[in-house]
Amino acid sequence: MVYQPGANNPFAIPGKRGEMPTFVVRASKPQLPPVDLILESALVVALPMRTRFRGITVREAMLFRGLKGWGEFAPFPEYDDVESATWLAAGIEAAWQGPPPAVRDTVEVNATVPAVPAEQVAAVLERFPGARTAKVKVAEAGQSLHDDVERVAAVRELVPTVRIDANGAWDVPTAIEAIAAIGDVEYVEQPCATVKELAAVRRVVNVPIAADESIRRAEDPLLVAKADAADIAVLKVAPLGGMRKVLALRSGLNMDVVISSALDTAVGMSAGIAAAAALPMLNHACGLGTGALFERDVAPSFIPRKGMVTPRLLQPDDDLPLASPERTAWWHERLRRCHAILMTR
Ligand SMILES: O=C(O)CCC(=O)c1ccccc1C(=O)O
Ligand SMILES: [Mg+2]
Repeated sequence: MVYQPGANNPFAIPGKRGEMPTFVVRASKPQLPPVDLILESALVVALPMRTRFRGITVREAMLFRGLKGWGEFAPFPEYDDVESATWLAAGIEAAWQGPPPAVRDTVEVNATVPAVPAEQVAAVLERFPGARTAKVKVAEAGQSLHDDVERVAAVRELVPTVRIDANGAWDVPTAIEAIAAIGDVEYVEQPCATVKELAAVRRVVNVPIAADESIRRAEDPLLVAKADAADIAVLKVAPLGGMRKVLALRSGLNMDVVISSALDTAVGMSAGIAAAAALPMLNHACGLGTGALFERDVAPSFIPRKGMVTPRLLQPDDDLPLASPERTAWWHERLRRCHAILMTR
């Protein structure tokens, strides 16, 4: 297409007065900055984790700067390009549109406890000062129900409200047995993999069920609501394509919502916190404290005060832990492929 600066492209660079420069670019979309412009400011970081989480010991992320601030592109390495393109849309929204209007100036966050041995629970919780709610990972491959019971018991001694997340690992009978053994919790996040199984567990147990993967990785994110399969929706900005997407989805779901991170760096976290701050109703602590799981973050992490964080835009540090040239090239290529997919959406 012929590119006319200023015509209807917000990324247009004005030419000299009286001059009418036209040049050919790949078909562009009004809300999509050209890929080379994104890559111009792009950095790839590799953040070491304090504790292995979701099998991850080093979290890689690409950061780039737009007109409104920084955005993050950090789909997990095993995700395909179609799924990853949605994460890119979220990063572009943050960098070029900025956050939606906030309705509150603090957001309560939960502590996130990886599947560590019970003896390590106190040390993990120390990184979440003032948290009144903790989310505990359960059903980790290679561990037993006994490990989960012990870990949750150790957390209960230190934090009043406890929720658990099985990441879809249980079948229906195992979920029912495990929930009975673990005892009273605020809710169980994604006890089983499918919406049908969530609904089956929900009919039997009397603790609330939260859906995470069944929303963020589903063909139809509203199916959970239609199937009456959950009480609470866990919504993540990056996998769902942005802050505004999360707000729109919330209206369609008609359930209580928890905003949670996807192990975001401080840049992605800033978007998660902004989305949480923009929600009309927020009745639960949000999973936006995972910056504490990094040995270091790309900017000062959102450290909770009295369990609360405050939304802010941020600037990454100067001396970031950068990924190797090979990994950086890999992320550049991945961003190019995902950008091409967004062009067709
Ligand atoms: O919700 C939280 O407390 C933290 C976020 C979290 O658990 C998470 C982080 C990265 C990937 C998946 C998950 C998850 O909720 O399953
Ligand atoms: Mg989860």
